[in-house]
This record gives sequence, C-alpha cells and structure tokens, in this order.
Amino acid sequence: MPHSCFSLLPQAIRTSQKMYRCSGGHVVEASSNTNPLKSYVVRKSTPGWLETQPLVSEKLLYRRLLPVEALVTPTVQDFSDTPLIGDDKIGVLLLNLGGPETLEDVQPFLFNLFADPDIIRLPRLFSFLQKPLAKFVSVLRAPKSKEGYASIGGGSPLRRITDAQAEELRKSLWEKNVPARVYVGMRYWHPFTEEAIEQIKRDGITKLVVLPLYPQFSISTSGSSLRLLESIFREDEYLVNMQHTVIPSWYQREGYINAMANLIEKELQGFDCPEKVMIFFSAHGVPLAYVEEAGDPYKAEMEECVELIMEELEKRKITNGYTLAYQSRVGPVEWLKPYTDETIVELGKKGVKSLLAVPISFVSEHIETLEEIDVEYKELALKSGIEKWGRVPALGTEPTFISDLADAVIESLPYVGAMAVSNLEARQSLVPLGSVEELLAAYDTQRRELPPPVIVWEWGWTKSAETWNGRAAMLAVLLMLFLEVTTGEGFLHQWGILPLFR
Ligand SMILES: C=CC1=C(C)c2cc3[nH]c(cc4nc(cc5[nH]c(cc1n2)c(C)c5CCC(=O)O)C(CCC(=O)O)=C4C)c(C)c3C=C
Ligand SMILES: [Fe+2]
Repeated sequence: MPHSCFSLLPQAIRTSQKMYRCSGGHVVEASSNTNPLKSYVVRKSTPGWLETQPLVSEKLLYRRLLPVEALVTPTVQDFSDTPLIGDDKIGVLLLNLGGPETLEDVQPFLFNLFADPDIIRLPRLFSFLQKPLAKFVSVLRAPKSKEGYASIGGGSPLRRITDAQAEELRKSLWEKNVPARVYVGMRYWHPFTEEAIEQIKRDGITKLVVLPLYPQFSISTSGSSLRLLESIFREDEYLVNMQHTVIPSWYQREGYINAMANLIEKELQGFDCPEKVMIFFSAHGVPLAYVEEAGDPYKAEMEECVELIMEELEKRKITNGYTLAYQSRVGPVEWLKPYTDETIVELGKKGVKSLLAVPISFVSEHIETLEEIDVEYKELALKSGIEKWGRVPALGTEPTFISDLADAVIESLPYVGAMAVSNLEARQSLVPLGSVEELLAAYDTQRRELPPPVIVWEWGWTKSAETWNGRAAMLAVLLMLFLEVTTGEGFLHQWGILPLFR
C-alpha cells in the first residue's frame, strides 16, 4: 500500500469520516491505539476509492498498520462530482414518530399509536385485544388531542419539519462528498416507514444508514420504530440482503451538544440578568415501569445528556442553576419524575423568578413544545410566581446540528454491512438491524407486560390490581365498552354518558 495514496485525501474528509480516496486496488488496515472504534480495515477498493470496514473483518487481504491520524493529509482537491463509494447507492432513513396533519387525522393517528405494543403492552394472552383497545382509547382521547392540535394550527408540524431536516441533511452529506438520498419513515402517520422502504427499494439503494430522530433511546420511540423496521426487513428478500447499519442514539455527540448549548446561550442573552435564570430541561416522560422494569436506558441517557450540555455551558463560563423534569404524561400510572408541572410550581415557591425552558427529548417543534410548554407550562409558571419566561426553540434545521447528523451518518458508513460480526465495542454505538431484538433484549429483558400508560386504566387497572381475575374482569369491561363505542348501543348510551366523549 503506497503511503502516498493518502496524500490524495481531500481536506473535507477527516479521520472520523473513514473514507479514503486512493488511486488503485489496494487494501490497508489502519489502526488507532487509543480508540478501538477508530480502527478500520479497508476491505474493498473500487476505482479511485477504498471502502473501510471495522477491524473485526476476518477477510483481510493485506495488513499494514498505520495510525489513523497518519492517513489524513490535508491536500486540497475537488472531488465533488465523484461518487464516494463506487457503484453503491447510499440511503439514509430518518425515523420519526409522525403526527396528524389535519384534525380528521387525529383519531386514526392515535389508533396507530395505541395499537403499538411498545406503547400499550397487553399480557400475551390478551394480545388479540390490542386493536379493539386501541380503537377504544383513541376514540376517548381524540377530543382532548384535537383541542391541542386545533390550538397549534389544526395539525402537527412534524412532517414539514422532518422533511426540511431530511433535505438539509442531504445537502450537508453532498457537501461532505457523500451523495446520499435521505428518506423519512414515520411510525404512526404519513409517510409511514413502509412507504419509505418501498421508495428505498424502488431507488435501488444498496447501503442504508438508519437514523432515528430521537437523540436518546427509548423502547417507546426508537425501539418501537426499529422493531417495526426489523420485521419489515425480515420478510423482504431485497432488504434482508441490503447492507445497513443503525445509529440507535446520538445524544452524546459533540455537534449535538454544542448546538444545544448554542441555543441556550443565545436565549439566555434575552434575559435582563442572564446569570440568574434557571435552566429548565423538560423531557418527554415515559411510564416509570419502562425504566425500572423493562430497563429502558432513556432516563440514564437523558440525565447524561443534560450533564454534557451543562458541562459545555460551563466551558463557556455559564454556570446557571439547572433542573430536569419530565412532561406529557398520559393516564394514571406513575411516569418518570419529577413531573414538569409540579417542578415549575416548586421552583416558583422557592423564589425562582426567571426560567428558561429547554425541550430536550425531541429535535422538532411539535404539540408538546408549541402547546404544552408554550401555553400550559408558561401559564402555570407565571401563576406560580415566575416573572420572566423563555423557551429554547427545538433544533429543527440548525446548521451545526444538521452537519453533526451528517457526520454521524458518514462515521457509521464503515459499519454498514459489517455488523453481522460480533464486535461488542461497535455494538455500543451502532446496531445491525438484525440485532434489534438483541439491543432491545438488553433493555427490555423479557418483553414483559408494561403497565399501560393510557386513560382506560384510570378505572382500576393499576399496579395494585394485579391478579389475573381482576385483569380478566377489566378486559371484559373494556370489551363491552369497545362494543358500545363501535356499535353505538349499550348501557352508557342509554344513560347518555358515552356521547359526551365523542
Ligand atoms: C422522546 C419523545 C417521546 C416519547 C418518549 C414518547 C412516549 C410516549 N408518548 C405517549 C403518548 C402520546 N404521544 C403523543 C404524541 C407524540 N409523542 C411524541 C414524542 C414522544 N413520545 C411526539 C413527537 C408526538 C407527536 C406530537 C405531534 O406534534 O404530533 C400523543 C398524541 C398527542 C396527545 O394526545 O397528547 C400521545 C397520546 C406515550 C403513552 C408514551 C410512552 C409510553
Ligand atoms: Fe408521545
């Protein structure tokens, strides 16, 4: 392997990007002593390009150890119109939750959400009731949800914002010499993940990077989307054979942390006395049992994420007080604490006068930022004695953030197709789709029943009502209620109660 080959590296392609232009069919191994994740084997060469793979490959053709750093020679050359990886067609699939675009979409959207066993998980014996129950709960929940969506303009902005993020990410990847197509796959509304996958197949994508747009992993969000994706992949011959990799969470990335710190720093400057402002991180909650019983890493990742942002702010001499609380709980079971509403009241009582809310679990504006934080929590804060209120915008298409997502994609490319190899270090950050079950198993040990977070349980299916008889009775009641809702007949209609929910 002639060392001079590396002098052809364009400046834009840095060590972390692990893609090296080279003049011919050579194979090289590069290694870094300090970080095993930064060890790569160049396995295949295509005209003009070497494609790298992690060191775990057994099919080494040629070995030559070089520190990774030695590979980077800052020679300015323009390769912008050259495809990066030979004939491969690279795709990036952004996974997100999806949201209703009109008020008519709200109930069917809620149905899709509640029909997901990662949101409401029934005992196996009763799993046949998942859809009837989802129908029932979605019909009950729809009026309240519709009110919320009506107040933010009649629908969720999630599709528009995610599409914009996809387009900016595509541009950023092209600027970094990675000509990829970017797709959006939503879990509960259009464009559904299935639709995105069909497009990916039509476009003949050969390498796919799967990137959930949730910085922190939760069974209920990224976990659910990846589980669905895995089932789609398993049943499809094209997909089974497609090289792919998954980035399960990315809250610890420097670019993301910096982008969040930038937004906070900027918003603090809008206050008269910035140093006296309480920085209030508000994350979407999950039921406590997800963390305590199923082992969801969400809480730990969230806390670490907040620490990293505060450390970054400290480097900038911003040492404000801060707190983390969890919002958006649904139903009567216990969710992650402290709750956002209770914490705001407490802070008011303690004499906090200025508060900057930072939505932390999501990278787009959505109903829970635009309505819950901007309207409900602001009102509560002002009533609780807080005089000055501010809110950090969601990242959206903020350039540092988008550029960092592009880097995350590029850094993951060497792992594409190599994940069948059991490499524990690699698995900590990149998971092959075929191993989603393994990833989830690590957190969601036996896929046990999770206490349902939804409204029907207000009628008595709580942690304390855990006998099978009780559950069977509850299901019988639910079934009766379901029949009542779907047929429009029954005792609640006779008593004039049920139409109230409509
Ligand atoms: C990290 C983000 C999110 C987690 C964790 C999460 C868990 C979770 N959510 C529900 C119930 C509902 N979620 C709803 C909408 C919704 N949730 C998130 C994010 C997370 N959810 C987003 C981005 C959205 C879409 C918002 C939009 O603008 O459309 C809804 C519908 C809205 C409403 O009625 O409040 C429900 C219901 C549960 C039960 C749960 C964990 C188990
Ligand atoms: Fe949610």
